[in-house]
Formats: sequence, C-alpha cells, structure tokens
Amino acid sequence: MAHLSIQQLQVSYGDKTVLHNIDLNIQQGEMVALLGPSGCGKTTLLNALCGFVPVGSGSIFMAGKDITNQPPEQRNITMVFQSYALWPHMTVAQNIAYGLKVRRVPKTEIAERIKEMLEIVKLSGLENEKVTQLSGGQRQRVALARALVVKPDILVLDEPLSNLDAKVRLSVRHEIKALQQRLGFTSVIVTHDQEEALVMADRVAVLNNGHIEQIGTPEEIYQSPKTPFVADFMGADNRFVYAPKITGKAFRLYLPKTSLELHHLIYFRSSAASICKDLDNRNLDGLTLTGTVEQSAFLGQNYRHNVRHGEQLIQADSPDCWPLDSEVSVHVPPHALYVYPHMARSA
Ligand SMILES: Nc1ncnc2c1ncn2[C@@H]1O[C@H](COP(=O)(O)OP(=O)(O)OP(=O)(O)O)[C@@H](O)[C@H]1O
Repeated sequence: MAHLSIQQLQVSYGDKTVLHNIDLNIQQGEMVALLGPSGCGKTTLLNALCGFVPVGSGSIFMAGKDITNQPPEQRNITMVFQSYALWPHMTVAQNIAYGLKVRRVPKTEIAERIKEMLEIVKLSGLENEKVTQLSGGQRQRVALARALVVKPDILVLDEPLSNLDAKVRLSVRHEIKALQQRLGFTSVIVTHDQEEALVMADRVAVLNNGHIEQIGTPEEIYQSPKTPFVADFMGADNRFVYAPKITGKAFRLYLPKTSLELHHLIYFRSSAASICKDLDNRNLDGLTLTGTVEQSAFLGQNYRHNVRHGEQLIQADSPDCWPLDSEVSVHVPPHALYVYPHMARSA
C-alpha cells in the first residue's frame, strides 16, 4: 500500500479548476518532485495535501487513512518554505523546538531531539545564535530541522532552494537528498528547476495546466518523455514537424521501429546532435540533415551552433567551433529523437 495516495483530486478557485483528476501514489521513504512551469498547479497540490485549500472532489489517504477533510493541524505533515519562514526573534534551538512545544513534548525530550537534529543538519554549536545571524544555507537547514524534528508522515518542500545563491543551492540540494536517504523520510518537493528535480527525486511528476503529464524515474522522464510538453520542458530544445515527403538527400529520417507515413512532431536536444562535414554517403539511422552554420556560441565544454536547414533553424553542439557559412551535416541518433504523431499538417 502506498504511504500517500492521492486519488482523482480536483481543486478549483471559484469557477476555475486548477487541478484535474490528479492520481499520485507515494511510497514510504520516497521523494517525489512536482515539476512544471509557473501556474501549472504545483503549490495548489501541496496546499491541498496540507489541508490549506478545500478539495472539490477526490480523496487523499495517508497510510490508508482518509485525511481529505482533516484540518491542517491534525495532519502530520510539515512544510519547508522557499522563504524559510523562521521566527526572527528566536534562536536556532527555539525555532527547532517550536513544533515540539506545540505538541507538548516533555522538556528533556525536546532538548535531546534538538541536539540530535542539530547534529543531523550540521549546525551543532549554533543553537544559541539568532537565525538572523545565519547565512541563507544555514537558515534553510534550520527550517529543515524544524520540519523534521516532529517526525512528520510527509515532509513537503516548496521551492526550498530558490532563495539560495547558485553555489549554495548545489550543496544544499545534495545535503537534503543525503539526509532523505539516511533518515528515510517521505517527501514531496515542488520545483520548476528540472535539474533540481532530477538530482533530488526518486520519481518526478511533470505537471501541465493542472494535469500530471508524466510520472516516472528521473531517467524515464529525461530519456523517454511521453508527450511533446514533457520533451520540451525537459530541455529538448529542437522541435520540427516531419512531413513524409520531405525526405531527400538533404534530409533523411530513419527510425527502425517507427512508421513515418504520417506527419510527426520531432524533438531532440542540441547536446544529442553531432556536426560533421559530410554524411551524404552514410545511411545512418536517426536524423541526418545538411545545413549552413549561421551562428555559434561558446558554452564552456562545447560550442552551440545554429544550423539553417531551409526554413528550419536547428541547434546542435560540437566540441569544435564551425566557421560561419560552413556547409555541414547534422546527425541525431534514434534514441535521442522524441517522435510524436502530429495531427496538423503544418508547423
Ligand atoms: N488563491 C487563489 N485564488 C485564485 N486563483 C489562484 C489562487 N492561487 C493560485 N491560483 C491560480 O491557480 C493556478 C495554479 O497556481 P499555483 O500557484 O498552484 O501554480 P504553481 O505551479 O505553484 O505556480 P508557481 O510556480 O508560479 O508558484 C494559477 O492559474 C493561479 O493563478
């Protein structure tokens, strides 16, 4: 049985339905990321889980118990916010103790649990500091300790790293992941950063306009996006419409397992494409096209090229910088092409 089971959940604000028939099962000890663009309903789903917004229809079960209509304070769910939401006038220890005091845990036990939590989040020695004297990364660790000290059924993280600078962000996301694996807590994290979701989560649910488009392991979501939306959102930056008649010397698409008699939408990542001088004589599987280099930009490890193929501008990476106006061939192997039937006859 799933630890958390969300079934056919629908949530509306007035006349506007923002979550449509959400089904999501989360196992004990699992971390699931809700990933999607702004406004797709991530925060609303968290709020429904915590009991902060009423549910229109559907159910939420925690360890088999129906909590759909339970008030927030009766759900054993704690939340870590983007803004930390710490009490500024309190010390680190007082902030961590807050939830335990509300639950009337005996003083000696509170002291023990604070000490243990401080060690876990590597803040021992800072218990008497005011939280305002801490760095952003340290504050977020206090927020994490405060949420975990009450031993929640689910830890909910709402964009927890957004306020941290890029470098701290990288280290804190690894710390949270390591902590989750060590302590085995069940959690849901909201993010709009795909890399963050891939690094931290055991499974990723991609939301689009109040629907779950796809749910799967980071590898499944990244390597086998099921819909054009997921492909695009997961960084497949090249998109074009394939029409059966366009195959010729300058353009060849061959996918051993796919019939291409109808129009298709094709996506691929610039990083999956390779550029060479001439592929004319080689009948490679996948996509092969010829074009002219219009622009190149240095990315650090590679150069990204804009290659003009008729009306289409393709982006392709290469370790070499190809001169402007070079005539080149671009190749993308079959496993890196995401192909979807396309109903419309034009791009
Ligand atoms: N209190 C509210 N009243 C009315 N509409 C709301 C309310 N809160 C959110 N919405 C709308 O519901 C939709 C989903 O919003 P939500 O905040 O859940 O999205 P999100 O994916 O978390 O976005 P973001 O990443 O920007 O936080 C949006 O269209 C938003 O405008």
